[in-house]
Amino acid sequence: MLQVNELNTYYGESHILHNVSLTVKKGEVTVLLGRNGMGKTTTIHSIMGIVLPKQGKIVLEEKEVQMKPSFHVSKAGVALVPQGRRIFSNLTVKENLLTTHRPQENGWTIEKVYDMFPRLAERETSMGGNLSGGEQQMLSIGRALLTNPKVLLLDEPSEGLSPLMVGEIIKIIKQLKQQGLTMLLVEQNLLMAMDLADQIYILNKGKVVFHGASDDLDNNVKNKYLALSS
Ligand SMILES: Nc1ncnc2c1ncn2[C@@H]1O[C@H](COP(=O)(O)OP(=O)(O)OP(=O)(O)O)[C@@H](O)[C@H]1O
Repeated sequence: MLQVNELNTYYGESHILHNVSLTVKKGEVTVLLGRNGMGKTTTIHSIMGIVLPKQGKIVLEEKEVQMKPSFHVSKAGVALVPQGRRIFSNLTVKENLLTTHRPQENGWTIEKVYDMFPRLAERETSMGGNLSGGEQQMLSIGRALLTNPKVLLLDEPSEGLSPLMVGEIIKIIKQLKQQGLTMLLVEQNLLMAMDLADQIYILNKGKVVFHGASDDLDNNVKNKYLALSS
């Protein structure tokens, strides 16, 4: 579905991503792990066209999408749930949802988003800034779904949420997978990542150092690249 080949991304003179390649298969959840500052967000932003890679190729369903501004990438079928959620705090829940809605036959509608997140329906007229962190995360996911994406990129959706709310987000991602949505998930929460992942990639200093299934993630790899074991 989404093929990333040999990406090299820079911020000014700083070479951040070194030949990063990954494959996101249709209908699967692919997880990108790594410690802080290893290049996960830069990878997602390179795919989304928020930063433009100097070299590399990004192919969505056999069509190249790289070197295009974000709205082209979005139109091609990639949506982002950004780190920190980026809700418009002075717009209502419904207005936030309306900002991205791109109608499509049998696609996502605001009513379908409310069915998936009844809490958003209850808070339809509340300002984005008055929502809890969990509600904002639901709104951010709902807003991305309304673009009717082929691939959904999620950048640390569990960040700053209570364990109960992390459980809710896990359920939502599983539900979306059941509906056939393809996802690339950046996570620091290893248990969540292992629960959801069909495939895992680990980034270390801007390089892919591991690719495999959750079961292949042994303590040696965890200690070396994630400074964790479980
Ligand atoms: N706009 C920027 N300008 C310069 N350097 C940046 C910029 N954004 C990120 N960096 C640097 O690029 C490197 C990779 O950052 P990135 O945010 O991609 O890492 P990450 O793995 O997503 O980390 P985190 O989990 O903290 O979000 C870091 O060294 C960071 O300091």
